[in-house]
Amino acid sequence: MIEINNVDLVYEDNHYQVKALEKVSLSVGQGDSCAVIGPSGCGKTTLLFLLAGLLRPTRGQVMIAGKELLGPRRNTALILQDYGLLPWKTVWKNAVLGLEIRGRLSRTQQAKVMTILKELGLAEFIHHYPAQLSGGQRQRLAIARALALEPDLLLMDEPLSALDALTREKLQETILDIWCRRNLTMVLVTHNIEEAVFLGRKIIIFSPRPGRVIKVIENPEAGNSHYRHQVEFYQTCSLIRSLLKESNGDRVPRE
Ligand SMILES: Nc1ncnc2c1ncn2[C@@H]1O[C@H](COP(=O)(O)OP(=O)(O)OP(=O)(O)O)[C@@H](O)[C@H]1O
Repeated sequence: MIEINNVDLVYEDNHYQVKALEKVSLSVGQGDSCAVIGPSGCGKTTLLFLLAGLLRPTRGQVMIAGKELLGPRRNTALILQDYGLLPWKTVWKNAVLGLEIRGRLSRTQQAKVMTILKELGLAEFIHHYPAQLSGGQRQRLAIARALALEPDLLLMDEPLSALDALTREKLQETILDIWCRRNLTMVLVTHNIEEAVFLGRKIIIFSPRPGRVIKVIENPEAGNSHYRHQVEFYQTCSLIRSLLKESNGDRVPRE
């Protein structure tokens, strides 16, 4: 589904040049999930923007579904850190916004959106405004709006970072459930090691800027809702913690 080949991304104008990504290559299969983790400023959001077609690589190539990506594609949904909800629109209007923009809000589509809102526990709030929702509900609304577009690729930038620990765990389970049932390909950027291990079948670890892939961890148990309580879960978290510390130049005690 996703192939990134030897990509560099340099931000530049007349006054500055910032190399955000260097020689990044990775692949994510159709229907798979991938978590990207790395220190602040290492280029994780930049990578999502490349996958969304909002940025073009300075060097190298991004392929999605077998084609080189030259701009945004219809079947990719992107959820940003601040959720991107419009405060003056109700929950319903926010949920159908993408469909309205595309002129695709038929009765069938409306019924589908209602089903998604029900699944995400938002059906009784459709006349509320974002300010009247909790952080977790706002996040679920952002997910509902993305799913309304029936994407085959879901990109999420730190989707749960603003939430308390328990709400965060619940929503991780919701995301897992959505991913399992919809055959979506999912790429999630996070700072949180446990979240990466719970949600990413593949975990990509980035170096400090310019972001390079320092390790790809295959994590086949992700997707199992009991994984959090298994020994392998803690072992994988501990491995990632060591790799992040090492790449940051910290000394890691050998076990
Ligand atoms: N539009 C831009 N112009 C210039 N530099 C930019 C631009 N956007 C990002 N950068 C720089 O590129 C680097 C990577 O930024 P990016 O936002 O991708 O990192 P990140 O890993 O997502 O960070 P964080 O984890 O803090 O959200 C940073 O040094 C940032 O300052």
